Amino acid sequence: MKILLIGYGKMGQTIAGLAAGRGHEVVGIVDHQASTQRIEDFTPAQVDVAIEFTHPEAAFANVAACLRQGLPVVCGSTGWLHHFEEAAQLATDTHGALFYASNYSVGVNLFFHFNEYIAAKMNQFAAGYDVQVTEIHHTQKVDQPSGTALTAAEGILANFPAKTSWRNAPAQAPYELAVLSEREGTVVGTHEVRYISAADTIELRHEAHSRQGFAEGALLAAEWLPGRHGVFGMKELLGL
Ligand SMILES: NC(=O)C1=CN([C@@H]2O[C@H](COP(=O)(O)OP(=O)(O)OC[C@H]3O[C@@H](n4cnc5c(N)ncnc54)[C@H](O)[C@@H]3O)[C@@H](O)[C@H]2O)C=CC1
Ligand SMILES: O=C(O)C1=N[C@H](C(=O)O)C[C@H](O)C1
Repeated sequence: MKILLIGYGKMGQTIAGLAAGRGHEVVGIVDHQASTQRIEDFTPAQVDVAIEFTHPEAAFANVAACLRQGLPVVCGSTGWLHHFEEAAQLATDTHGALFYASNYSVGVNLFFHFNEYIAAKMNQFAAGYDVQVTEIHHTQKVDQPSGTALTAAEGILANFPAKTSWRNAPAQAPYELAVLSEREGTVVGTHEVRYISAADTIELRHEAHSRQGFAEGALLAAEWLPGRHGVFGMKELLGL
């Protein structure tokens, strides 16, 4: 596949490092610090798929530019979902293809699946438990809470009706789900869902050991997307 990389930071470079080994060619790099190339310089004849990992402030414009150029786009940037409906509408209007995941790791997507299952079971059986989400990331991360923590929170809110909203701080009422953020050194990404009662604690935890799992998942999505039209995520890709 011919890949256009948008964003050549920690994730862009990890993806580039894995792409050649899977038989892909990086035909362009768009990064305002690392390159002078622009998305508008590329056509569907030159690019099979664009992969976007940049910044919360940049992601929507990059996704929109890809869709207007007719380039299928796999987006991993977090912190821009207030624009997601607009992006989805543009994908429909341009008959384009947009793939978004707050986390491309297959392990994290299993964690999301188990999180929804546990929340539904806790709702069915377990009175007396409170629940909270914690995410820990490196100190360079600009958005808070992480996209992954937000997806986990949505999975709880949809299946555990005692919680009706989330707060990026300790809960101030029983119906609030605390989503706590910690920033420490070079931590790649750790997410925990913890149910606590007077009797015991139940934890679901994912700890990324490197960025390889994110990059492999983004490449899986990039291999899957070309030829499809619409808006997709890891549930469609993995059949979860
Ligand atoms: N969905 C997932 O699985 C994952 C998502 N992420 C998200 O991906 C994003 C990027 O993460 P990292 O690579 O760690 O960040 P980074 O800061 O290491 O790299 C970002 C790169 O984007 C470039 N950039 C910034 N604005 C740009 C623009 N307007 N156009 C083109 N390039 C631009 C920067 O120059 C930088 O090289 C973040 O939002 C992060 O939360 C990170 C890891 C996994
Ligand atoms: O910024 C990061 O590094 C990460 N961001 C994603 C998120 O916000 O959930 C995914 C991963 O945890 C790493």
